[in-house]
Amino acid sequence: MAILFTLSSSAFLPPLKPITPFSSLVKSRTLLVKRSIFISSSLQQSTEPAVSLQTFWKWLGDQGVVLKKSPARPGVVPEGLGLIAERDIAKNEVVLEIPKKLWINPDAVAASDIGSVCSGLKPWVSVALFLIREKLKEDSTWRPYLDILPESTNSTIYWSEEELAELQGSQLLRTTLGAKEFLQREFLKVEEEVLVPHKELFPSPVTLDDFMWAFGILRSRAFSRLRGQNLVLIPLADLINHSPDITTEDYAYEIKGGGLFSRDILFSLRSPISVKAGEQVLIQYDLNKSNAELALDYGFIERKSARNVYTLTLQISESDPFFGDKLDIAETNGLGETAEFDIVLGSALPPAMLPYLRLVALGGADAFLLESIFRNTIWGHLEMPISRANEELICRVVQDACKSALSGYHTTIEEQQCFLHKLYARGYLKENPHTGFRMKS
Ligand SMILES: C[S@@+](CC[C@H](N)C(=O)[O-])C[C@H]1O[C@@H](n2cnc3c(N)ncnc32)[C@H](O)[C@@H]1O
Repeated sequence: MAILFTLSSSAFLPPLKPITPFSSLVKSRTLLVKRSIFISSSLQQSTEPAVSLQTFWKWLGDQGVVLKKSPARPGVVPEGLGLIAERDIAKNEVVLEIPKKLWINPDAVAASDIGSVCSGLKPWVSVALFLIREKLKEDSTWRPYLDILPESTNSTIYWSEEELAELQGSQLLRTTLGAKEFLQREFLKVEEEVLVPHKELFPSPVTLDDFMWAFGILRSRAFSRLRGQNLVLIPLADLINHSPDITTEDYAYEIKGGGLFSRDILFSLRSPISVKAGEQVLIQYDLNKSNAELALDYGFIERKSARNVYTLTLQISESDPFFGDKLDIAETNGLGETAEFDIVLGSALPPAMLPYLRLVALGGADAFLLESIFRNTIWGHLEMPISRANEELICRVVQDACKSALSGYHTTIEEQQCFLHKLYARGYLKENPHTGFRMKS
């Protein structure tokens, strides 16, 4: 019986969900600890934020996107940049509308100079190359937007080795290292297939750092799950920050219009709650992401314990003499050779976890249950203990796996809490009016 403790692979790519950041390099660690936490730091704009913002706002005005009466405009906020209400905004009121001509998505790439060489690429890779190329071009028409994008985000993929050492033992560390390796592989591939053969289109050398920058931008700011759109960057809309207190993801944004004249298509963002003039307009990014996913995608985490998920990966070993029967039973019940279960402290175990564990451990005197005559009823049996031997085996294996996983940590929970308290006592943490505590730079 093999028990693997790994992070779910869905923690990085493809599902690029709604998003948006922007930061500049100020090598200051920020730590918000009340409603959300910046776990690392270094937000930095490529130019002075206020100047860049003004240029960006004017650029949007020139495109006819924003008007004097726009309900919200960009501003500097504790989370970097954000959208600030110019007047009171009602719940569900439209805050901004961005026409398709300003969306950066695979269609925009296809219509660009690099479209012909990007057609076979994964959508996110093509958009990443587009962003990098425009960023390296002095005279890019996207310059005002590019200048408000951060040089890096707080995502753990940008953490230094010393910072990553703080994550020792955690699944987040494994996912982060996995994501970095994945990015390296993707970069080598794109270098060989696109960048080197088409140097005329990419005159300035594109580096792995550039590629990681673009990945972080997309990961933290691209919207997905929109009608017909798998991945789209929407300038201005991507300035909206996340609030842990907003508990609905519904209707915050949608695509309007379309039909015959696709130029009329708009991305429309509504405020999910009423907002007073001068306050930030905020949305809920994703109710289903764990803190590890939030940390990897956006560089912050929440204090809600429901976000603290440990993903237990279980597997039916190929060397198991009953491998075929077990796999058949697992597949009949919507599972497979490996199965991942998200465990949340204080919540019930995922319903299929114990039956799957019992199935994986099944053998000896209990093996008769694997016979085909029990095929339709076995799952019902597995929902209750099968035998003392089977139950003891799963307890022992899970205990051993937990001990082994915990031994990876170099500090105890108490030591970590003590560390945070010391930071607070020494004044390194200060209260943030919007999102909690933030570490002083
Ligand atoms: C979609 S962007 C929003 C705009 C971004 N604040 C900026 O300066 O460009 C998402 C990023 O904003 C920051 N952010 C958004 N909501 C946050 C929150 N509640 N706490 C901390 N950081 C947040 C994170 O850096 C995240 O990666």
